[in-house]
Amino acid sequence: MYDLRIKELSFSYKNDSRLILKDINMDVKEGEFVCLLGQSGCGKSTFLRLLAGLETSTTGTILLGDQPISGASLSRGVVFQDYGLFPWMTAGENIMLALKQKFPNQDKKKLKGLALDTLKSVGLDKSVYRKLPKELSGGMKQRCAIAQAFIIDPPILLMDEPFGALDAVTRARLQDLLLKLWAQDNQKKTVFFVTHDVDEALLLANRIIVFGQSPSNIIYECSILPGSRPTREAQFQDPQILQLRNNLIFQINKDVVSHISNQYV
Ligand SMILES: Nc1ncnc2c1ncn2[C@@H]1O[C@H](COP(=O)(O)OP(=O)(O)OP(=O)(O)O)[C@@H](O)[C@H]1O
Repeated sequence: MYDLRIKELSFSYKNDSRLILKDINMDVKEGEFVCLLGQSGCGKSTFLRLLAGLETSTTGTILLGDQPISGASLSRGVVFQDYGLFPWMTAGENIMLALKQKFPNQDKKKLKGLALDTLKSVGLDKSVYRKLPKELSGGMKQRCAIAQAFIIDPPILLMDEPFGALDAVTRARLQDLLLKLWAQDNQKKTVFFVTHDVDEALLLANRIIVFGQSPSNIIYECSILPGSRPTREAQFQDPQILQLRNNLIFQINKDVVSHISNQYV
């Protein structure tokens, strides 16, 4: 089971006594698509790093099933805004690296076939296999990073503003691709997706969580039932979604205002 239980999680970086996250409690069921919103610097990436096992909680626990998370694991794939591809390796070599980790005893030819199939599944031509990341556009690099994450097939996918640097059209395409890949899986992955964009969160999430700041805690949370998820076309016409959008913007704005006024007292 890949249910996640986060209990009384607090965190400070070792070189800094400031508390970044304070008393976070969250239960996430296997297969949920959770979007995390919050002001810059409130600790969203830090939270993902804790889920990835790249940092250890100062107090509190993160349980995956009934096991505490300790260290990185193939059960948790990570996609960052900067694509996470090694620049000195071709796109294909980057994907092969992930594949070799997942299938250490598998024949290289078979793995290459799998890598090419995966490139195709994210809409990339096989010629991309031999290209270096610097020869690819931002959208192509992000497709490779998504391919890399999905090929390992982790039950939990952690995505930190993966589409933040892309233009609107490429971003929309990749949002659709991500939803398609997520939905095609019988055993849906649990996704944690950090974004600054309320509309992106509304389009992708089953559940949206807003982090406040200094130290960060959950200040607002809402669910979007599977049948109520907006389509891209109807997103700005559905009264329920517009109401939710308003609430989210209101909560984020309230947090900004309280933070600004605290700075000047
Ligand atoms: N390695 C580190 N050591 C010390 N402090 C850090 C470290 N990494 C991040 N921080 C601090 O932790 C706080 C939260 O940073 P984090 O990157 O998690 O926020 P964020 O919400 O993801 O921000 P953004 O939306 O701008 O990416 C910030 O004050 C940041 O300066």
